[in-house]
Amino acid sequence: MHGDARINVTHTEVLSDDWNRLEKVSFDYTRVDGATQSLTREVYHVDDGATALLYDSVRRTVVLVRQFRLPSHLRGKPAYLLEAPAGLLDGSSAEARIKDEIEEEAGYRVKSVERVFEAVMMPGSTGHRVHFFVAPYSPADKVSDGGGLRHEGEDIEVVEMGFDDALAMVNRGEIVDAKTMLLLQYARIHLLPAR
Ligand SMILES: Nc1nc2c(ncn2[C@@H]2O[C@H](COP(=O)(O)OP(=O)(O)O[C@H]3O[C@H](CO)[C@@H](O)[C@H](O)[C@@H]3O)[C@@H](O)[C@H]2O)c(=O)[nH]1
Ligand SMILES: [Mg+2]
Repeated sequence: MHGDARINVTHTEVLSDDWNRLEKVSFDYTRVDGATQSLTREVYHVDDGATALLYDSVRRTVVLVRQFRLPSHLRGKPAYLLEAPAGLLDGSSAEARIKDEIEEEAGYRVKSVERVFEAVMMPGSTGHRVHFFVAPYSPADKVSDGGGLRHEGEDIEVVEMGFDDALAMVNRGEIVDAKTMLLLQYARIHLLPAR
């Protein structure tokens, strides 16, 4: 927090400044017992983002998107991840951005989105915050194939599936993206309870 008397930033080194900025920050930290420690931490400055779960409470379906994720590939993990549509804000409001992402990635033009919560995803490494939404949809809202922006390298498969099937994929470890897991569990509690 800026203005926190226990924190005194002494030096900031920019390690990389390309797509995002990676900094090495040195700071003096006053512990709860009053002692001071000099620490350094790397911080990755990533634009905030927005994500939404498209759900149809009549047919009990959701719409997810599957896309290649290089970091998972480099870890030798499954890399074609099934996720809720999401995007970086890039100067827009979260509401406007997520409506556009839903259309670009999933091909649905939804009438409304409901904000449900905000979360930091890797608090030790980045302050990147994700704004979470849920959005009712029906087949009539489909306006295109979706698929993302080819000129930005996006190659997105739209996957409509039963809500219970999506939760079963979470339980089997086949859906591992945290934002998607949070949204599916939110939906189980608040939107589509077990019957
Ligand atoms: N040139 C270049 N382009 C990049 C780079 N990293 C990402 N991009 C481009 O930036 C766009 C990112 O796509 P979005 O739909 O805006 O975001 P996302 O990757 O789906 O999701 C992001 O936000 C989510 C919610 O905050 C996050 O959950 C997710 O991890 C990611 O940061 C894509 O067109 C991608 O090609 C890079 O290093 N270089
Ligand atoms: Mg995206």
